Amino acid sequence: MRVEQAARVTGVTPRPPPKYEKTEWPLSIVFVSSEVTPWSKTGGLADVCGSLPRELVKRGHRVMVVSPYYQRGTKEDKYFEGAFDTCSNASVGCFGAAHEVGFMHQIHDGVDFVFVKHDCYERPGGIYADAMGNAWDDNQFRYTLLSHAACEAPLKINFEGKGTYGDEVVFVANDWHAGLVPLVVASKYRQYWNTYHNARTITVIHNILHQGSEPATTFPNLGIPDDWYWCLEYQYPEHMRAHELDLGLVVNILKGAVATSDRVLTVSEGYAEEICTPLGGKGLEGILTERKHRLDGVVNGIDLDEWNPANDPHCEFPYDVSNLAGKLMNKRALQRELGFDVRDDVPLLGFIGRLDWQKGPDLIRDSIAEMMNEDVQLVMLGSGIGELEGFMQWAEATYNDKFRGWVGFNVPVAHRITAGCDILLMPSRFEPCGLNQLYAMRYGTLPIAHATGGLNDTITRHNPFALDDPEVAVAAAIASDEGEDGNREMADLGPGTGWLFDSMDTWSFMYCVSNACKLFRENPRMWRAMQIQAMSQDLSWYHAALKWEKIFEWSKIDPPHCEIKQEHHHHY
Ligand SMILES: Nc1ncnc2c1ncn2[C@@H]1O[C@H](COP(=O)(O)OP(=O)(O)O[C@H]2O[C@H](CO)[C@@H](O)[C@H](O)[C@H]2O)[C@@H](O)[C@H]1O
Repeated sequence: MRVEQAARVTGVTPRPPPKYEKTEWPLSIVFVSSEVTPWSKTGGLADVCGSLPRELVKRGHRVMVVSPYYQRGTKEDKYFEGAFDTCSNASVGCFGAAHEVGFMHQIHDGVDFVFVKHDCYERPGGIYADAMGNAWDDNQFRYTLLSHAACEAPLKINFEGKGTYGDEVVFVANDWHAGLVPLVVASKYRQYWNTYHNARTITVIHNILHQGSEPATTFPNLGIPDDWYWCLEYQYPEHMRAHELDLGLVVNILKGAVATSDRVLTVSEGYAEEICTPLGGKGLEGILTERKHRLDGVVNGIDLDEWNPANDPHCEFPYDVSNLAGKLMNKRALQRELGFDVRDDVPLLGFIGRLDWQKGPDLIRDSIAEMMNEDVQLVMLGSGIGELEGFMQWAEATYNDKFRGWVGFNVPVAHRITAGCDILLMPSRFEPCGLNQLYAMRYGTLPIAHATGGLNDTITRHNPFALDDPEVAVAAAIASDEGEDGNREMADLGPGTGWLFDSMDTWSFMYCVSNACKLFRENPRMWRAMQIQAMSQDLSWYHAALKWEKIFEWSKIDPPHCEIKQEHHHHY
């Protein structure tokens, strides 16, 4: 459809999309993650671990995803019903005992989803916290167990007809929950068990705020040989310590992962730079800078089947870039659902995300009076910090004709907001990649975002001068999407795909909001051109998967980062 659209606007037929080719170097890859869509999800990590592995399988790799077998008394439990017991199990040595775990298995689009079964994952409540939002006090145990179990999976599980994955795999350890994987591989398997010498480990940072830090006295729990303690040791700066005698010493699992894995990857190029700075590194900037020559950033793709305006089971009216009539119908349906006036001429703004410091909903709160002065409608979906949930309820009561606050986590509503809104707000303080702005652009919903990390990398600023000849601009925008990797310079000639504000203050934010609303009201032609540019981008996993593949290949070419005995090894 993109190709036809481009042909209609430009009068030339662009090159067809690249032909799918398989890799010449198929690898065995093991993703380890605390959450995976659709079985368990609190955020973008789950989406990435649910969709990227499928793309890698299409490229010809053998891919396993290891995650817990959660039973939480929720609707998601039923997804696990399709998993069968592999009858393999493993004994994990940590927390002063040997713990038996089982492995359940389910194949989806050729990906082996493996679920680690243990009592600690089966309890009512959230994935990381109880129903009140208090983190489970045994999370260190739960994810230590996951990481150790994941190291056993490729050796132990004999997949019917295909055998085990064996010991030459590439491990992809996502966030702190899987952060012990590189440590266990380096400190135990390679050192004492003479295996995984040809395996490689890659630490992927989706969220650097959570590092898995616990008091240093918990080190013996982790099942890591004593002489590797220094990899995990981290000392909080003085101002972050509790009292005079507090040395601020902790074991920091994410730090250990960065120190010992063969490569480090994060989810946009911009963010890879940011985490090497004091502002972005959240205390890990030192070790990340030391490893900068092995640190890369690759922007996430999205699951084009799950987020497809032309076929979205959660939305009533399908549409695509060649005909946006359905989008307007979805907007009206959303206005009706929310109890707003059904008006085409009012810009409908949306926010979807966790209500926490990272996502910046407090900037919306601080700007609310000013925003409500405009002729707009705003819907916010999210849960998190109680104070911000309270704000949403307050704003709904105060600005009842213009504001709706939907407290909760609700995937169908997220789809309807993405499809029905004109504008998506993403005032994130930091954003490693961000998926919602990608979903929004695919749905012709233009993002207003803080110019940070992946938001800065994926949103093209509105260019008012494209107005001189929007059709040429759109043609340029569409052409920019052809070829290997798009062409940012060409894209910059287009009308843009959204608005970016450079500093986290009401003035900068509202400047974009007002401009966007003005454009929406006064220049539908330009708006449409922006929608075309946004919707014409190739946001699939295809290009991202090629880049991940390169990282895997480089890791295989280099010798392991931690191979030799630690006494001889460089200390961090
Ligand atoms: N209340 C709600 N109801 C329904 N759905 C909701 C919801 N709140 C959030 N979601 C969904 O959760 C996901 C959030 O993904 P993001 O990538 O935007 O942020 P997150 O911080 O979780 O991910 C981290 O990891 C990802 C993946 O690498 C990075 O893109 C990102 O920058 C990083 O912070 C989206 O699919 C969104 O629709």
